[in-house]
Amino acid sequence: MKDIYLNNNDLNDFKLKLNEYNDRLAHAGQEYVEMKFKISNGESEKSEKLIYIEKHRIAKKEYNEIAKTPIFKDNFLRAKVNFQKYSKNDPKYQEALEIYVEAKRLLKNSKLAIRERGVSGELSKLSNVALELKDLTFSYKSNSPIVVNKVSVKVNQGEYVAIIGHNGSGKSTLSKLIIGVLTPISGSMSIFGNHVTRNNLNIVRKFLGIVFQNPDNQFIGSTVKDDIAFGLENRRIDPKLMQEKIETAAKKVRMENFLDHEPLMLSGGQKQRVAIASALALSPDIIIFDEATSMLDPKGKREVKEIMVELKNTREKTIFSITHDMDEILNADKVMVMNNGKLVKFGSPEEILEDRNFLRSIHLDIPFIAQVEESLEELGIKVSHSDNLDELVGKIWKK
Ligand SMILES: Nc1ncnc2c1ncn2[C@@H]1O[C@H](COP(=O)(O)OP(=O)(O)OP(=O)(O)O)[C@@H](O)[C@H]1O
Repeated sequence: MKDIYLNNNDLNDFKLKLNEYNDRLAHAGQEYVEMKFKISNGESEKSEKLIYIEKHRIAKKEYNEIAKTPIFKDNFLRAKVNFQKYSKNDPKYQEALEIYVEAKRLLKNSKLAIRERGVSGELSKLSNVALELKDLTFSYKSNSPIVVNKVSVKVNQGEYVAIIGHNGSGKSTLSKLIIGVLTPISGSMSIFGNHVTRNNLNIVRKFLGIVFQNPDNQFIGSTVKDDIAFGLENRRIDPKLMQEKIETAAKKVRMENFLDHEPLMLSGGQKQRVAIASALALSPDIIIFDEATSMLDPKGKREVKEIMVELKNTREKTIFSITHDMDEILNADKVMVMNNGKLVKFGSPEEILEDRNFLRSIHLDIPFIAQVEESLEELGIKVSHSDNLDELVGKIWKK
């Protein structure tokens, strides 16, 4: 019976449509303002104004038609009538109740989406697959080489994925495609089951956060607090909720005592932790670390890696870490190996490290621990794969 009622898919479609038509309306408004400006400067004829007024009128009418759709109200009324048919003892009562509660939730959320004009609404997760790429392909210019070549991969919610590959193999380009800074020339991408298009990018993007390589290029605020607040303000988060969100995010990276400090006075590791807090404050489900530790000193690297492992252990976030630090792959659930724009291997660290000669053939180092394991094996001492040095030493002691 549930099939005949609306569900999260319909709500997502509605939000995306609202968002698309709101963008068109905003665009028409912008064009109208630009035209008025040109007319006042004598660059356009007054009569042209009418064309833009008409365009704006049509865009507004189309937006209102979408926003006024009665489908969620009708769905709710149907579910209500159906629910009222059953008494508590009826075997169909429970299912009808669930449908009624769900229809009420969908109606409430559809109203909220209209109020926010589809822009600040969140999409529902339609699947446990955090990211699915199908044949994603990209080149920087139409006649320049393909730098991301038919990449297909499926990553589940809560996984920690290390992306490795030699310089120029396409790792950063891939991350820019995922966050929507670049547009693929072919292939497709879904985030939690939501197919990403040019039109819905700004709403799907809310699932994503990114931390870049250079800690100095990521600051906008004059204090740590202002900096974390910046993204929240951009999302028009209720100011009453802001302080709590800032403190929670700062605590997660152990920077809660630095909220009034000037970001530029912090160490590299601390700056990166603030950048992580700024990303976390927006509650993204997926975080991309784009070589986030590569510019830090050993202490800073250690601090940031600790936070990344802590985040992994909560399993609340899906994490992608683009890295040159081969030791980091031992912390990952899965490893993507890029070579010349292609995803040449995808698997657990153990699977990836099985074929060491292959890794060497594409100019990748073997993690230090794996090198020690390899040398021990040559001496006839076989130890199973270890995630860190302490674990390895423990195993050697037992031999
Ligand atoms: N803005 C750009 N315009 C043109 N080509 C680019 C641009 N950025 C990167 N490339 C090219 O795209 C290819 C992939 O680069 P990308 O930065 O994605 O690789 P990467 O694996 O992240 O490298 P690195 O480890 O050095 O950061 C390279 O050949 C690079 O020269």
